[in-house]
Amino acid sequence: MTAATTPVDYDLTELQRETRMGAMGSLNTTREIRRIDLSNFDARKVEIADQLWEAAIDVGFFQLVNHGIDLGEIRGAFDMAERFFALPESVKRQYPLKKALNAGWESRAQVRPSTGTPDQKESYQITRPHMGDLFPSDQELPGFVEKMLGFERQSWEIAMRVLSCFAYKLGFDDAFFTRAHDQGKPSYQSTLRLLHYYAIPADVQDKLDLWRAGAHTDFDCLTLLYQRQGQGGLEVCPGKEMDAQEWTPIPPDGDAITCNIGDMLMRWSDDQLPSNFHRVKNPLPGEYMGPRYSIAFFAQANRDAIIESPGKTHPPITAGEFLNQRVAANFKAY
Ligand SMILES: O=C(O)CCC(=O)C(=O)O
Ligand SMILES: [Fe+2]
Repeated sequence: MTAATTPVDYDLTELQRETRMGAMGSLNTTREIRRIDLSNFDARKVEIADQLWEAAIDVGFFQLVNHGIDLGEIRGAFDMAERFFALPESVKRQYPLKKALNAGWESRAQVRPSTGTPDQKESYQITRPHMGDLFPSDQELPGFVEKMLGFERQSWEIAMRVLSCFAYKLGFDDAFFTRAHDQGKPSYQSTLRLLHYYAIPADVQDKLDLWRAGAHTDFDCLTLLYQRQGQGGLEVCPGKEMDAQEWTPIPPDGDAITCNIGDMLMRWSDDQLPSNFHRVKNPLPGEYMGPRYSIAFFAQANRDAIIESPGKTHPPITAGEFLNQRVAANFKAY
């Protein structure tokens, strides 16, 4: 576990950017969140790659439709996630987050550099090689492990398709990122994250100064985000417009998978593909105050993959070391 002892280096440019993004800002509803149709992928790959690239360099967030994951599968994963979070706290506490390994359960432990306050959520991370005894037992939650590992695999497949398009556009061979996210290796560190943002209690609905998720960029290459209809709050601010701090909502659509580029791919692409700020705001008075559930798949290159861009914009760094630095700056001791 050498990576876990790497000294923390707060000079990462990604972190410096993040500390400036905690303000409320204003609303901009004119940006287009493009929808990319993945149907007939093999035959349409070049066209799809062009569309993904355009959407990624413009707003940085886009949505995948006809992605091939059955909607029933997605609903099933959400049902399981809700059942997990409904377990008594004493059960969930048996599976505490191992933060250097992105595995396990935490509640209100993630403090974003942008806000300095804990996100109002609980989350459960699944990172294949590190689950050990971190899965709930079959008595506590029948079928959970099988369902979630199956969903993780399906998400990985979609992520690898999208990344093969970016590899093609960047001049790498098509399987470049698939090799860097190899599920068969112990250095695999892509993560499926189940998220539950707490319902807002009636007595605090008029003083909502905390964030469900403070403004941040993701640490990975690519994020797939599943949202539930009616449970909004996600907002994005494109990096090139950071100073204006104008935020655009991405309303949930059960049919679509929302995607964004993360910091690893930004580095790997010599900053051509922007990793954009996003956040989850609390509901405003009069809006739905119930819980919000979402599921994210973070395609994070294997620990031993070296992030080295063709143009040498950033010094080379292993994906393991990169992730450790970001995690260390994000979680209070656990
Ligand atoms: O729950 C969401 O909509 C966003 C989650 C997110 O941005 C994250 O966990 O990195
Ligand atoms: Fe995120």
